[in-house]
Amino acid sequence: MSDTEATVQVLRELVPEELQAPRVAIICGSGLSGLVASLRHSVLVSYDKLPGFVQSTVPGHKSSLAFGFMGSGAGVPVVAMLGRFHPYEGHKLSSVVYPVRVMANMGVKNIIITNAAGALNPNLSVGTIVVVHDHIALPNLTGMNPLLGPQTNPSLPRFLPLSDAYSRMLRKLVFRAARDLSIERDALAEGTYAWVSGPTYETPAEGRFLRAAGADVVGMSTVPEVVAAREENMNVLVLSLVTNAVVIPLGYESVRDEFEAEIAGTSTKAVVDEVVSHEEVLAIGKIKGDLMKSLVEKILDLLPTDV
Ligand SMILES: O=P(O)(O)O[C@@H]1C[C@H](O)[C@@H](CO)O1
Ligand SMILES: Nc1nc2[nH]cnc2c(=O)[nH]1
Repeated sequence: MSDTEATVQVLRELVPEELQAPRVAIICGSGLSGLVASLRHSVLVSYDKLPGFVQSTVPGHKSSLAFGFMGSGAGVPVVAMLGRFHPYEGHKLSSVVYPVRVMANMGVKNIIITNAAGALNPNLSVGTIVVVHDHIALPNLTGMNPLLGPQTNPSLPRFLPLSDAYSRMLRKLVFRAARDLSIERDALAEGTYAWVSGPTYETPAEGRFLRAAGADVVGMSTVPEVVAAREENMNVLVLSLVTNAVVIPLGYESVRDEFEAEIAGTSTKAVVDEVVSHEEVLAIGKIKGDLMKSLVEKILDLLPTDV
């Protein structure tokens, strides 16, 4: 029996039969566990009961799986991760993606991955939900790829294409859901997510570098889960909530102008002194969580029955 099968067997003992076949997995990003507040008939399973699961150590992340029905009518059976694992916590990449493999083993075919992210694109304002259509993953390209090493399942592809990683069908559904909910157009955007390891936030120069490379938002999670989910042949949707702007203007670093202006008694240009914090990230999650929740519920309502 594989490791994931052993974990699924434990879940089958802890979760009632009607909840054992979730159609959709949801990963709740920083401060976004409220996404699944409307789960019905819900059952929580703490990660410490599940072999292979580690603990989430980040504020705003709990350490439980939630099973239940979500959406209108009878609802859709879902399993949600209330808290994810990040490599910067010291978790191995194989541990980071282990829950995705367990959920795939349970038969889940669709995954909605959410995260909190910083905006690199100056047109994105705080609170915007970005429907991710591509990613740039420097760690993946330079030796921190969750698929490095022996194949976990030889029936899965060794060389995984990622040009189609983000399901067009699910992305389109987001915009249909937004229209049905009369969500204003500017509340949603599309973009490319840059994955960095963290836990440091970006320097201005790093922000400029990632923006110049074509990224719209940046975060410290998600991509390993996307890669594993694609290897497991799931349909992937990623929603990034913009919680802060990454400071990237060029030129504010110079203190010479500032010094010389002080000596001359003239004014200087404004110094950019915004500093991002995780508390701010969580606060925006709280403010915009309801919008994200309504959107996810509507997406579930609209999900075709054959996927
Ligand atoms: O788990 P996500 O990607 O939502 O969390 C983001 C990235 C860091 O873990 C944290 C930084 O504030 O928020
Ligand atoms: N890397 C990174 N992750 C984030 N998560 C939320 N905001 C940010 C940010 O500005 N940078």
